[in-house]
Amino acid sequence: MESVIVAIDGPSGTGKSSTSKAVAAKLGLSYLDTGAQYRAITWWMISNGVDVHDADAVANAAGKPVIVSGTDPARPTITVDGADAAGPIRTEEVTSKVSAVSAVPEVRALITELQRTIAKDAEHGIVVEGRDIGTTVLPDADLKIFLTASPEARAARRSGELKGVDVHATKEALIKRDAADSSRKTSPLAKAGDAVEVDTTELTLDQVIECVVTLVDEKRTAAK
Ligand SMILES: Nc1ncnc2c1ncn2[C@@H]1O[C@H](COP(=O)(O)OP(=O)(O)OP(=O)(O)O)[C@@H](O)[C@H]1O
Ligand SMILES: Nc1ccn([C@H]2C[C@H](O)[C@@H](COP(=O)(O)O)O2)c(=O)n1
Repeated sequence: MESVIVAIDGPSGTGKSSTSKAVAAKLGLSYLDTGAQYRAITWWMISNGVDVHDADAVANAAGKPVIVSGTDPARPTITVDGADAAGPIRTEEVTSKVSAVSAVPEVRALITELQRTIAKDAEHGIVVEGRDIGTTVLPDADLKIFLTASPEARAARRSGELKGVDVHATKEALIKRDAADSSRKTSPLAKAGDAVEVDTTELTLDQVIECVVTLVDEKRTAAK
């Protein structure tokens, strides 16, 4: 198997981005953070005065922003209409509104198309992380991983990132966002039937990375 496509899905804070970036870097693959794309379109909606809870308004505006993702795992980038969006997409306001925008079918159709094009163009293969990669975006991926972790572990990890943030409030926010992402009608957060589930609660990040690299190696060996 020359080129390899790896799909990594799972709830918020399970380690998808950290794992995907490291695995891609180790194996010389491209890397795509699809959550960043949904955050980018949400940021554009907010910046342009679109009511994110008005699904028709969001659907009508969905085709306007030009979102470009850079796929080097050492330096992933995201721009909206040519402007660097890496900082603005991580604000609390965007985080609290992204589930509403990403539930709109017209938004998902456009972003899914963009993701498939990026994956197709990745010369050596790609690690794509998100919520519906194994189920909807790349159902023929060579390897599908579904990361999980307890809400307590995920909240502790996030609170460690954002100094001074209350762990209980962080846990409640994670649970609320996962519930919204899992219950939407169009391609909800879900484990693909053929995905390998990895519970990261008791694992270090290095152990998770090693586990995924081993699974990719096994796939490549089996394909020879
Ligand atoms: N196995 C692990 N053990 C300890 N900390 C971890 C582990 N995996 C990830 N982390 C840390 O947890 C935090 C969240 O990880 P990351 O951003 O990779 O999760 P995510 O699943 O991509 O989250 P989101 O979906 O919200 O973007 C980061 O600070 C990361 O360093
Ligand atoms: N494939 C995806 C990726 C992300 N989303 C939505 C749902 C998430 O809450 C949000 C932000 O993702 P994160 O940056 O936390 O990974 O984007 C989705 O619907 N589908």
